[in-house]
Amino acid sequence: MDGDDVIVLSGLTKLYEPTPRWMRIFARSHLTEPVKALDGVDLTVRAGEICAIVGPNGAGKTTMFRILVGLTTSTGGTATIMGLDAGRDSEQVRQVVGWMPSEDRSLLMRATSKENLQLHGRLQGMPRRELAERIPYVLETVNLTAQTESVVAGLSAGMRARLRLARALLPGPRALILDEPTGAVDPIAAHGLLTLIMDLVKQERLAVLISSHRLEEIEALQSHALLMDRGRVNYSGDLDSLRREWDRPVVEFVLDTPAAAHAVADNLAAQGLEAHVDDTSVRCGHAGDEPVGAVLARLGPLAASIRHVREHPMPLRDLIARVYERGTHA
Ligand SMILES: Nc1ncnc2c1ncn2[C@@H]1O[C@H](COP(=O)(O)OP(=O)(O)OP(=O)(O)O)[C@@H](O)[C@H]1O
Repeated sequence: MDGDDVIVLSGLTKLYEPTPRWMRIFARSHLTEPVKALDGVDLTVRAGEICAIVGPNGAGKTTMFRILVGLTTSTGGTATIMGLDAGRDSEQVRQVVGWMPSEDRSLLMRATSKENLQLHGRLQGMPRRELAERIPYVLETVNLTAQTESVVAGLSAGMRARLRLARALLPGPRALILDEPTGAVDPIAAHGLLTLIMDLVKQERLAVLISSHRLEEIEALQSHALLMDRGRVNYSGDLDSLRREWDRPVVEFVLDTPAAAHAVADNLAAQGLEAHVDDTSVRCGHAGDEPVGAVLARLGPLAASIRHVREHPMPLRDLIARVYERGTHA
């Protein structure tokens, strides 16, 4: 283990066992088959690093987070934070990790921001004096000083998200675990929240695990990415490497008339290339394997009618879909 390694998962596995028969009448939802929510996940997040966990519903993101914050235990492998075992040393782990759950349900709506932080701090066993010092500090960090005495029910979704972040920062953590932090927040407030998180990572060298269904946010974070599906890791690495390996830029040809665009598209299609016409432009996918010049050469005399050529990187959504497609086939 490197001195800078903060969160380390090694072969992390979680099997939810079927509900025993006798209990099924009492359990509102019960399992009849075992479910492997995590299947041998390896991951290291270092100080000052953000790792985005991406995956469809049921990929295992929340289970991983719940293991790390001691809300459930693993059935195989290990999960450590600052060298502390998330299961065995859960008391100490709570002092070094800040957890931001995905919903507001954990906030007391009729209490003020300050009262919410006081209650949470006391439940975490923080001494009163330390709490009295930390609360103004964390509220200032998330720009909520003016809302210290405001009742939570009257705060906007963005402010509530920042209050949940303040709560996660209360123990002065080395690692932050953020489960869909921008879920119910509008895009402008979400951008503000992510900027705040990125600043914190830089200033305090926090190690951050974050899950989000908004791929444009993950791209903005410039983070390490872990793509998961049904408990397994499909890709682990930075987004630039993901692009280098999987990007197939789309080439756009702009012509003078729709008729000319159709002529170019028909020609490309006849050569087995995907081509879509939109008014006077033609988008040609899967041309990234060969240089644009080679595609132009294929068009022969038709190339003379092209006004502009633009290259568009693949949207992250499509890039990730390619990785999942490969995972499914594998
Ligand atoms: N307490 C539980 N008991 C039984 N099975 C569970 C439990 N919690 C989760 N699972 C199952 O484990 C798998 C992983 O679920 P998990 O909630 O970790 O995924 P997720 O990636 O967070 O999904 P989402 O994006 O929907 O929150 C799913 O098949 C889910 O049904």
